[in-house]
Parts: sequence; structure tokens; C-alpha cells
Amino acid sequence: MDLKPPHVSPILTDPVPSNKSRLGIHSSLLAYSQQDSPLSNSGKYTKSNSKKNMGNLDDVRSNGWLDAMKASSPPRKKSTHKGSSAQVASFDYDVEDYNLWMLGYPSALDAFEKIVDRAKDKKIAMFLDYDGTLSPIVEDPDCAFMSEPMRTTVQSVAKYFPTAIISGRSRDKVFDLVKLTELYYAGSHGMDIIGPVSDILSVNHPNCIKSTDQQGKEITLFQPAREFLPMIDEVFKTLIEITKDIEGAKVENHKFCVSVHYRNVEENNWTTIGQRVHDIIKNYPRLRSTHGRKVLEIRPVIDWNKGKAVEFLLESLGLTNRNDVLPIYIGDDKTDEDAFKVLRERNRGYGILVSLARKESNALYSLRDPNEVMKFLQLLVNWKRDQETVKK
Ligand SMILES: O=P(O)(O)OC[C@H]1O[C@H](O[C@H]2O[C@H](CO)[C@@H](O)[C@H](O)[C@H]2O)[C@H](O)[C@@H](O)[C@@H]1O
Repeated sequence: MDLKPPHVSPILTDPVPSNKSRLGIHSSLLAYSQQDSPLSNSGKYTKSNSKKNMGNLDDVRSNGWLDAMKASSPPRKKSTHKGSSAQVASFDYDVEDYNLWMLGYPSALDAFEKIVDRAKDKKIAMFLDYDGTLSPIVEDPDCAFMSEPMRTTVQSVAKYFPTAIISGRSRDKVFDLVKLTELYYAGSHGMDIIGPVSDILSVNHPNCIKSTDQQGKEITLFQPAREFLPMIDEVFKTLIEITKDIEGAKVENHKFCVSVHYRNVEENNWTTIGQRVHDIIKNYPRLRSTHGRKVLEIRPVIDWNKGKAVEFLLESLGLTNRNDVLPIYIGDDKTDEDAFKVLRERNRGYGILVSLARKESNALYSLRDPNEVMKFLQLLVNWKRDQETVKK
């Protein structure tokens, strides 16, 4: 596949537009400056600056963080025993209410014929989120493994349709979990995209760099938040430090963003963890925090998200602005909404939300869980296979 020069660019949303560099790159993309650091000179987090940074515990209640943290995943079923880390989180849900909600977001399985009817003369481009879509939500993020049948299914999908995984995890981590070389990968919520080398792309796009993979093969990377690497690294270390006394808290470094998990933190400590993260982040005007499923995601303030990543990949694949292309995006999280929105606004394809709970969404269809995702993908593969057989 040859990547074409993309015209979608990360337009920055920093509120101080006059602050541009001589290169025309916005300050928020410039190399990290130590002045931004809330850390001591040694670069270490200290108790004294920790105290100074700690605001009032009410901040996190009054600014809506706590409510968002509580609402960020369906309530878990009460369990009397401590489960293993790979235990699938089980959720309570109201069946009647869910069925009512589904009137607005019909099952993609029930609507399968309608979906493929529109896909008949088109080329499907498949975009998949990872956690909660290809793997079930589990207690420990390091144990979110994909089942072998799911892996085989995704591999078959990639045989017939260009397929990309767009995840909040770092690109390396998501590849280690998926282990399929025939896919495209976008990590860190789309801020780290890998594609085969294309001279035009790498020469023309300021955010593209050439690199080599572990096998020494040349690759092209698209990394619009590269300047933030030192800042993200610093915040990661600080967040580890300030959460280490909170039982169950887990901080992950995803290269261009950081995740602070509170799924395994006692609910009466959520305000504390939220407040501490909030107090650190407010010292970094170039970083923002978003809410995922029992996770706070810290990321650069740039106008780049999973929706932009979909547009970038479509353009790179030469599939943009074409009536004969039908993108399908399947995801379960708030961050996937940006991608659903891109498809919905342009009436270009289908967003499918994976959810066991009522949620407002820009998706058009729904699936309950990764099992249903697998069924849907298998139906799609079988349908395509049949189509090809008929053509022969
Ligand atoms: O964009 P995604 O691929 O969906 O990644 C989003 C986050 O997924 C992971 O966290 C979520 O899944 C974990 C494993 O099931 C679960 O324990 C956690 O509560 C969920 O929030 C990942 O660990 C995060 O870093 C990603 O940002």
C-alpha cells in the first residue's frame, strides 16, 4: 500500500493563538520547556510541591469530574470474592431500559442485511477499537487479551478489507496484544500511526518520520504530538508518585498519553485520586484530561483524535472522498465518539457502539459486547466470501 500525502493536519486548539513559533508551529507543539514543569529542580516530585499543587477536594466534585468518573462505565456487579486480574468485569444492566435504548441504536446483527446492502458495490474500510471491542473489559489492563477466535476473525477481516486498529494504548502495546502484521495500527488515540514507507508522505508531512521496525524494515510514522514526549514522560512519573499510596490505582504510559486507572480503587477514594490528578494537570496548560472507562486519560491539547486518525488513514489509503468506500468503525468508549461523529456527519459509513448500557452516541448501530463484535465480523467475512464466489 502506498500512502498518499494526507491533507488532514492536527490544527491546534491552544487558546493563545498568537503564541506561534518562527516555524509556524504552535507553541503547544514546540519542544517541551522546563518552565512548564511543576516539579522541583531535580525533576522529582516532592512532598512540598505536592502540597502546593493539591487543591481543595471539592474541586473535583464541583467541576463534574467525580460524576464523570462514576458514569464512565456501567456499575459493576457486586462480587463477594476477589477475582483474578484477568477476570472479565461483569456489569449490571436494566434489560427493559436497554431494549428501549436499542430502538435508537439497533443491533448491527439485526441490521446486517441493511448494512451489507449499502456495502454491495463499495469497498469496506474497517476500523476497530481494542479494549471493550476486541477484548472484554477486565480488571487488570495488562490482562486484556484477545481470544484466539477473535484474532482469527480479525485476520480474515483484514484479508478482505483494509483494517486498522485505533486504540488509546500505545501502538507497541496494542500490537503486542493483537499480534497481526496485516493490519494498520494507530496508538495513543490516533497520535501514533504506522504505515509503510512512502517518500511523498514523509517528505511532505511535517509530522511524519521514517524509522525502522524491530526487524529492520523501513516504516513511516505519523506522530503529531512528538514534541510532547518529554512532558508526557514527566507527568507519567509524577502520576505514579502521587497515586502510589492509593490501593488499586494504576498508571500506564502510552507514549503520547497517560492513563490513570481507578477501576480497582475503592469508590470512597475516587475523589482523592481524581483530585490529585486534577491538581497535577492544572499545572500543564498544554495537557488535558478525558474520561474513559474507569480511567482518566491525560493527553496533549492538540486537535487530533480517533476521528482525525480515521480521516488520515482513509486519505493515506486513497479511500477518501469516494462514493464507493464504506468505512465501518466499531468502538465502545467516549474517545470512539470522535470517529463515529466523522462518519455520521459526512454520512459516509457506519459507527457501531459496543455497549451494555444506555449511552448517547454518534454511532448508528450497537452491539452488546466483544462476542457480538466477533459474530458481526464473521458475518461480514462470510458475506464477502460469498460475493467473491458469485463473481467467479
Ligand atoms: O481505545 P481503547 O483500545 O479502547 O483503549 C482505551 C483504554 O483501554 C484500556 O483500559 C480499559 O480496558 C482495561 C482492560 O479491560 C480496563 O481494566 C480499564 O478499566 C479500561 O479503562 C487501557 O488500559 C487504557 O490505557 C486505554 O486508554
